[in-house]
Amino acid sequence: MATDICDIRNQIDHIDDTILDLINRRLNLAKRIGELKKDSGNRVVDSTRESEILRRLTSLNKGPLNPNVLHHIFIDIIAAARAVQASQRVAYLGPEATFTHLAATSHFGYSVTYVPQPSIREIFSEVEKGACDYGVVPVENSVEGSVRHTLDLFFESDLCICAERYQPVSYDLLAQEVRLRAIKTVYAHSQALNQCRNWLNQYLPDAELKECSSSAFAVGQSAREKQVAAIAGCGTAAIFRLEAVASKIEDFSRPPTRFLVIGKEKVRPSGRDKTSLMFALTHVPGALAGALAPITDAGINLVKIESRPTRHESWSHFFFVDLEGHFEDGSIQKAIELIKPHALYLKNLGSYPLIGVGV
Ligand SMILES: O=C(O)C(=O)C[C@]1(C(=O)O)C=C[C@@H](O)C=C1
Repeated sequence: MATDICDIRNQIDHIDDTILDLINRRLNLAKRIGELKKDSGNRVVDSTRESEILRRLTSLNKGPLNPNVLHHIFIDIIAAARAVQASQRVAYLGPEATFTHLAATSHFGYSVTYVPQPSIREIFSEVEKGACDYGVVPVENSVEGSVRHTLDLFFESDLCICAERYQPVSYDLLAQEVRLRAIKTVYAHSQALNQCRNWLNQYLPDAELKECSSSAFAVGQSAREKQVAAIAGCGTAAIFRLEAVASKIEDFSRPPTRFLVIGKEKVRPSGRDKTSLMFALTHVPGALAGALAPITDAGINLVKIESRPTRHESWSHFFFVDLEGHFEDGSIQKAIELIKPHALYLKNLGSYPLIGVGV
């Protein structure tokens, strides 16, 4: 038996050596691409190429590697490749361990510098003034509030959407050690606490529950004391060097929150893309039907529509629509030209690779 394990471990060591060698060879190639990009003035991140890589590998994968794990492994390899090309700064809605932070790390990996911001407006402004290369903002069904604010800010800003990301809203119980019995106190943000009450009643009925202002504070407390646990977003254990004592401890599972990566670059077509438009219409009967008709007539899939009051006197509503396709597609360009006469204002917020929920 022991010899068997020994033998298998030798084989694993050999495979690890090969993986390490291949990763370094891959990084050296990426470095060469980085030099070429620098010479031609191109940006380091090519979201389209990244999504092509991830889609190709996902379709090649025959298991047992879980597709989500595949995604994480290659996001980190690509992130390491970006890091050898240039250092990158990413602004997100802080503090650490928010779902926005998780969305940012699952998109950019761990080889970039993350810069927490106190508000969505400040994320936009950091990227606009060039202090950060990208920003990550919540946009739909957020647990962190004020997502409508994100849509409003696109009106004022020239930034565009470079990518989207769906982040599951799920909680882990984190602590220094994995024995549930040892936990006497649990720190958590009020939202997290409220969403995990049943689980806490069942598994930690005697623990003292302490509400605090952020998950980052909660995990800080846990990192200080062995008998203290913290509730934080699923997957944050690694960020804080704590153990996940239990996973998915929320009472009801909720749909993933959608996040946007914002930046200055226009993203080229990947073959399966989404285009986000924002337009304002006068409040007259049939205005919306007229504006949407070119989309339907062109057979374009309208993925989402949402409206917001404009807060401008003569304009009544902004509409945000997500269309399947890329701005460079003839059908999308034609539809936009036909919408324009109906709109008081129209802005293309960007085209970016379409991502399935949960990837
Ligand atoms: O292909 C490129 O443009 C690269 O820079 C390489 C690479 C990669 O690691 O595969 C790294 C960063 C880009 O965002 C896309 C891909």
